[in-house]
Amino acid sequence: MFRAKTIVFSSSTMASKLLLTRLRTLTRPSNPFKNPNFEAQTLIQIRQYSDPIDPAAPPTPAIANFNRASKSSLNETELEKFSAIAETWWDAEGPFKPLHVMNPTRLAFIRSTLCRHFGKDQNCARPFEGLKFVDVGCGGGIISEPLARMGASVMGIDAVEKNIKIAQLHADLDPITSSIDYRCTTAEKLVEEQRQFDAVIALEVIEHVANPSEFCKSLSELTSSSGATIISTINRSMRAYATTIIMAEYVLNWLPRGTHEWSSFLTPEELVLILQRASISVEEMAGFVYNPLTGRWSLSDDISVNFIAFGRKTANE
Ligand SMILES: C[S@@+](CC[C@H](N)C(=O)[O-])C[C@H]1O[C@@H](n2cnc3c(N)ncnc32)[C@H](O)[C@@H]1O
Ligand SMILES: [Mg+2]
Repeated sequence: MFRAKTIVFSSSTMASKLLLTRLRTLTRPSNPFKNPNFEAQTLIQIRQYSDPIDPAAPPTPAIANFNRASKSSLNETELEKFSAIAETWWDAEGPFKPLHVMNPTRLAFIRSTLCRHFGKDQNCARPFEGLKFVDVGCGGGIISEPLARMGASVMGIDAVEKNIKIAQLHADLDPITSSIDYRCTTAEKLVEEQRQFDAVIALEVIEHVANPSEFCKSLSELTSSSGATIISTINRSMRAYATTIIMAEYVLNWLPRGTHEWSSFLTPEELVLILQRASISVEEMAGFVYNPLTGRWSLSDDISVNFIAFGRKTANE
């Protein structure tokens, strides 16, 4: 059985914690775990930082960098990129191929963490029956649909109207997925409507929003008091620059050039801190690693490029 590796942030100052984490990220081997039967157990359990964050304290430089002026999550330049390729969402060989290929791995993490959080049987066909999920930045619905098949009552939202139309058309092909409630809106608008969900899921979205800190606050407000939040994104590391931009956009042409801005990526420690300030405590984190020989993705403790975090709402929200 796969054994989880644990990163413990225990040193007294925030700076040394970040440095320690960065050193570990840089020196981590690409994928030390080869177990194909990996069951998406906890890979990295991030213990709570020993010193609680004072909400009145000035933000650390890393966080300040992401408190961009806008309260809206909308970044028009980013949205135009997605609008231009909206018709290709369900083309498994098109620009969203990496997300399609990653899907089983992403779902393994979601299924495992949420089943444990909600005390559901992982082996059951519809473990999420009775739970309300929102898929924020759902695109064409490639995560919303499997979540609905696993029994969740799903709302899928996206800021791009064309994405929502494609998602709805595709979902209508199957009576189970046709129950998904797709809307062209934003997380902050749902907050204004005082909506709450058992699970709030935003995969590969935070690197495209105008203000990640405000976005996380909205995700937190959408999460019910006993709920969970799941976010996946790309680490702002040199490896991510080499693989997700140089290789994926310029060498392999997997993604249209300009899809990602390296400076918009967040490191795992930044994401943890932003979420902590938004009253979400990150408890599990895993990396996704790509094996070019098999063309498959798997879960790993290597969070140096693609990673996913599971957090629970903390009591003070
Ligand atoms: C890389 S795609 C990810 C799609 C989907 N979550 C997945 O992983 O399969 C990012 C999506 O986020 C949407 N998006 C970007 N900014 C958004 C915002 N502020 N609010 C809602 N959706 C947004 C884009 O339109 C796009 O569909
Ligand atoms: Mg992206």
